[in-house]
Amino acid sequence: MSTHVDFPVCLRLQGKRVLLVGAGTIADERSQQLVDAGARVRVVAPSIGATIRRLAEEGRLELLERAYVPGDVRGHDVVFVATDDRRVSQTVADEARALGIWVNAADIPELCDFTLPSVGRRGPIVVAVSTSGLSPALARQLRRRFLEQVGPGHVQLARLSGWLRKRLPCGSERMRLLKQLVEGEAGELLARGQRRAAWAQVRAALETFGETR
Ligand SMILES: C[C@@]1(CC(=O)O)C2=NC(=C\c3[nH]c(c(CCC(=O)O)c3CC(=O)O)Cc3[nH]c(c(CC(=O)O)c3CCC(=O)O)/C=C3\N/C(=C\2)[C@@H](CCC(=O)O)[C@]3(C)CC(=O)O)/[C@H]1CCC(=O)O
Ligand SMILES: NC(=O)c1ccc[n+]([C@@H]2O[C@H](COP(=O)([O-])OP(=O)(O)OC[C@H]3O[C@@H](n4cnc5c(N)ncnc54)[C@H](O)[C@@H]3O)[C@@H](O)[C@H]2O)c1
Repeated sequence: MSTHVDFPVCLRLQGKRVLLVGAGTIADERSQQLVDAGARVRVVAPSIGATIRRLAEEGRLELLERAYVPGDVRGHDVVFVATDDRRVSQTVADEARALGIWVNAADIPELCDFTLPSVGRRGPIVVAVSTSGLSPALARQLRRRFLEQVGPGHVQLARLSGWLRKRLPCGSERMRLLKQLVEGEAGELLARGQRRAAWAQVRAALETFGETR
């Protein structure tokens, strides 16, 4: 029984060059997520799914409507391959690795430098579950269950915290205030939908901010 665990990260893909090889069901889903993350996406495939077609028409990704040719991986930061031909996936992964480019091959763990967790999103909050390759179906089921725990109050709390961290000088007092925001009464009030009362708490905390510095 393997004891390995996959190491989770959240990639900042804004402006990064991403190659997607294949444009079927799986690649179609990936394309929207990659574009949403701000990546500069290029897709190479002879047969094109509806989402990729639309994104290409909107000018949000570049589409090369042909089979993969050697050298296509060049110049990219990350490569995703999701074709129905194992030999193509193997070629793409070999070429990417030879150039030191990280690759994910859908459903082929031995060709992956990184695997993809099951992901759900509410605003800026991302829930991701990995089973280190043991049970993608379980990852999906748990992700759905965990996402149900994330309510509109959590999204407001995350946004409010982001707003405050931009405006307040960093340091121990800001840290204390932001921790208190989540763990204290304001967080609970937001979770219950009592926005006015929550804001009153935040305003009171802000009035005393800076006094102990
Ligand atoms: C989470 C998700 C993310 C995504 O792809 O976006 C994802 N697979 C999903 C679904 C799914 N995939 C499979 C089933 C059938 C039931 C089952 O097998 O459980 C279902 C469930 C379904 O379809 O309902 C079959 C399957 N998958 C892999 C193999 C190969 C092998 O095991 O050897 C086989 C057997 C192929 C065969 O038998 O031929 C391998 C991988 N699949 C991974 C990710 C990586 C590990 C993730 C982890 O650590 O948990 C990894 C290692 C590589 C990678 O692809 O990155 C996505 C859920 C999206 C969502 O949330 O909706
Ligand atoms: N991880 C997951 O969740 C998951 C789930 C289902 C399937 N899969 C796997 O992902 C892979 C893709 O599945 P799918 O449903 O998207 O397949 P699909 O049949 O819908 O699409 C295949 C795509 O590969 C492209 N393609 C074929 N030959 C190519 C070449 N030489 N160069 C470039 N593109 C080429 C086709 O044009 C098409 O766009 C399969 O191996 C499947 O087993 C993964």
